[in-house]
Amino acid sequence: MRIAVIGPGAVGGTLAAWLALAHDVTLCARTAFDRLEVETPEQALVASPAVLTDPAAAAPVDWVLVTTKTYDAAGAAAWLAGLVGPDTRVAVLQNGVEHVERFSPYLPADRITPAVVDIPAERTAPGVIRQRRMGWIKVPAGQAGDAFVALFAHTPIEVATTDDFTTVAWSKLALNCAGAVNALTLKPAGVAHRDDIAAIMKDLVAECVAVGRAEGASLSDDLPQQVVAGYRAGPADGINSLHADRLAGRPMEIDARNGVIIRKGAAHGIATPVNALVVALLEAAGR
Ligand SMILES: NC(=O)C1=CN([C@@H]2O[C@H](COP(=O)(O)OP(=O)(O)OC[C@H]3O[C@@H](n4cnc5c(N)ncnc54)[C@H](OP(=O)(O)O)[C@@H]3O)[C@@H](O)[C@H]2O)C=CC1
Ligand SMILES: CC(C)(CO)C(=O)C(=O)O
Repeated sequence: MRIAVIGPGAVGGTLAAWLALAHDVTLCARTAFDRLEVETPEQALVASPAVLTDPAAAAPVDWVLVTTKTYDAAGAAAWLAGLVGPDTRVAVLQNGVEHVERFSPYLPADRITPAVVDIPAERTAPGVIRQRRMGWIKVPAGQAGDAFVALFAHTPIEVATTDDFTTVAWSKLALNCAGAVNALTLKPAGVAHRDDIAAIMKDLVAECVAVGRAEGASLSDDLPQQVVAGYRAGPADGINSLHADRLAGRPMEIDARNGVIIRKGAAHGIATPVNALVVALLEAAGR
């Protein structure tokens, strides 16, 4: 298969290195680099796929994987005119719950495959990435979902379809909304071992659960406890991607990961004061 990855950063670079073992991969990058070096939990992957930096040089492929940050959607979309032919499918692999809405201005919604990714990865330089855990990706059940899963058949990454994408996406958002605390405190995952920080994380997640349920997700009552337990069980030095953005002085996905809980909460008449507090603090800190 011919696959183009728009945004070969931590997630995109990791997936591109795995996909390049079996497919013809092109990287659509903002910052040029020569080769991908990904330290995975199983092996070191080195690949030298074609790297384009000019959307005018893009040609149609079978699959486009969009792995930019949510706030770079407009820049990512500039690649689509060249990459998308009549049979091209486009997967959006980003955090949050608004994958399809975000790219609907640029593509018919039925061409978009939203994907929830749980693959912790950190980029130390352009093309140089550490994949912390093999992780998983989930896409909605259906023809496009099956075709997406097949792309990864040769990899150890758990890629599967789900009949309840809404629940999968909101469950992942529950994990991500708590990660705002790491970006605020500039402390890696281990800060969740503090009971006062764990309590804030649980409050963030509890609001996410209330709004997610109103949006149709099936979320268990103990999700806040599960999220904190997950942070505590993982590597204490893990840096989530929101935290990585703040450390690097980049914009942050605050709106896609916490702001969305406030916005959708307001639409359902659900109060989300803890997420509002965190969004205000991070927005102020990030400027
Ligand atoms: N990192 C993680 O562990 C995880 C991240 N996610 C989610 O995955 C998504 C991607 O995150 P992550 O991989 O961390 O992000 P990164 O910041 O590591 O990578 C994003 C990449 O997009 C590139 N980019 C930005 N604009 C353009 C453009 N116009 N054209 C081409 N490339 C562009 C950036 O280029 P440049 O090199 O110039 O910055 C960068 O390489 C996010 O939604 C995140 O929340 C989900 C699960 C885990
Ligand atoms: C929670 C985590 C680390 C795992 O996939 C993530 O989604 C991120 O860093 O954005």
